[in-house]
Amino acid sequence: MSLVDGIEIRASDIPGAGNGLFAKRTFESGDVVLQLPRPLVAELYDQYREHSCAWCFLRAPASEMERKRAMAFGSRTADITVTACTGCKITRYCSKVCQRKAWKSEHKYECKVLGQEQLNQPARIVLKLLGRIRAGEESIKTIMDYHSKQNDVKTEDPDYHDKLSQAVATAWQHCERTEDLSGGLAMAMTLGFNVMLNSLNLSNTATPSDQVGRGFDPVLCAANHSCDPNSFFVFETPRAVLRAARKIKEGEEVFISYKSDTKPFKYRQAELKEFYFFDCRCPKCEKGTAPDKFNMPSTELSPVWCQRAKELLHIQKRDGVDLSKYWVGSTDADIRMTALQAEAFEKHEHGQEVGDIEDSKTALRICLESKMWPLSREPVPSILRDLQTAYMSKGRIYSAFRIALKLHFVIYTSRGASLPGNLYLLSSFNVMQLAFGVVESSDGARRIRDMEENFQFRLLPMGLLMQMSEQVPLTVGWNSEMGHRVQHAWRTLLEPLGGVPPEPMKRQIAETWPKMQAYAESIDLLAIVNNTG
Ligand SMILES: C[S@@+](CC[C@H](N)C(=O)[O-])C[C@H]1O[C@@H](n2cnc3c(N)ncnc32)[C@H](O)[C@@H]1O
Repeated sequence: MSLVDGIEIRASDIPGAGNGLFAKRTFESGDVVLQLPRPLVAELYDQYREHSCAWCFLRAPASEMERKRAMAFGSRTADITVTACTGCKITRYCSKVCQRKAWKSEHKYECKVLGQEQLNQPARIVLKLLGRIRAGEESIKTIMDYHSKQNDVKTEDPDYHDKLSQAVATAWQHCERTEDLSGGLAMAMTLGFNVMLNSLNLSNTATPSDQVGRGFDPVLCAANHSCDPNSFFVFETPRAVLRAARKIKEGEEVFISYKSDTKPFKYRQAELKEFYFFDCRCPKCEKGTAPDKFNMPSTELSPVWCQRAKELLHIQKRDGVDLSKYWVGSTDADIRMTALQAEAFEKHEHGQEVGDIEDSKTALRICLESKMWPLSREPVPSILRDLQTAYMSKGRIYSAFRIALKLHFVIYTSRGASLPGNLYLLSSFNVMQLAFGVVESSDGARRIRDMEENFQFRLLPMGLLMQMSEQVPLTVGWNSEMGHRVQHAWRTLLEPLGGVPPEPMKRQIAETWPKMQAYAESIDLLAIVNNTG
């Protein structure tokens, strides 16, 4: 079902940003602002083509272990298998229904070519679009109305410009040409660049790090970016939905976040420039560095850390590190904080790149031992997410669980309404899973006994589940992967109790919740990374 009545496209409130999306009525937090059955263009990334349906994007388990995991979650993907089209033998579908829809809409324009040539994702997108234009699909031409960033890309990232131009040229070379393609190769270039530079990453809400594809829709992608967005985008294979993250008044512009919205000002600016080729002028960025608060003014940095910062600055200058992304201010004290901020981010990012958590631990130590970083200030939350994943994969479930508690009950809770509801839901689910992991771990009984001195650990999964059942309708809806997972957990946990949480249990949960929050506050993150707690 399409739901686009509540919004309109007109000139943005952001100077120089072109058009934007505006609310035609008031939306309350959690309301669906816009819903599309599928974005106008949706294309899998190459590495997902083997196991995913090219139409609905559901991903089949790639191994027996993944299938068992999906079953344990109650995921609808557990029973899915994908079968290759008999024509190209490449593109896969999960059902005849998906295959038929795809054929009619797009696959007939590419099937023959894909059977003979390996085309990359941008080339496949353009080939499909040219076919759809030839078939007279008017809506495709609206892509041409987008402000083209082709020249900006050429100046700022010539390599990317060349790669993209090459992909478009390949698609052009392989497409069947008729007079409907009167704009020639230049028109194909505009199509390709406009889609690639204005599209959104598509990832299922239950597995946000799995970015399965890229989607573009002229209505959805009219939404401009804000570093303090009032809506969030969810992709529910293959529905594309915008939900209000807080109340949006009639006439107000609807913003989403394209990239990080919690990183410091200069960092956000640099990222948006690098990936989307624009200088962000959202209301938060117009305030400059003002919202990037440290725990204390930069002049309060302790003498030990002042010395460390001076040494770092020396090394950074020697190595030609570009500090502009981490800029705090121009006083001596601010420059020292810039050096520390640069080291924390660069160490963490290097750790991500090479898969070494020691770098992330060093980054966390800089932030926490200097006492300057609030836990909610980046890079702390990103570091904690990575450490949690790393500990999970090393089987250090209890450490991962405690980091998850800190993220959920302290960091995310402190963000209040500025945290998109789908992320909070995901975090609730994550804590619940890890709590089960602790129960099953070899030293689980001892750990639980210790925790139960502070709060009733056994009530944690049920309390989270009750919260999630309220959050699902306001974030991803029940007919979604996450919705299915929560329903499954609800059935599993509550069937033995008669299907609903008993009243005395609800009271106990209400009593233990503040104690659990206090426990999460008391978790010593440095002790976890230093293996002393
Ligand atoms: C996906 S499009 C959004 C719709 C676009 N404004 C239009 O007129 O079609 C993304 C482009 O909008 C502009 N834009 C979006 N958010 C912006 C922001 N916060 N500050 C400045 N420009 C922005 C940039 O030109 C960016 O490349």
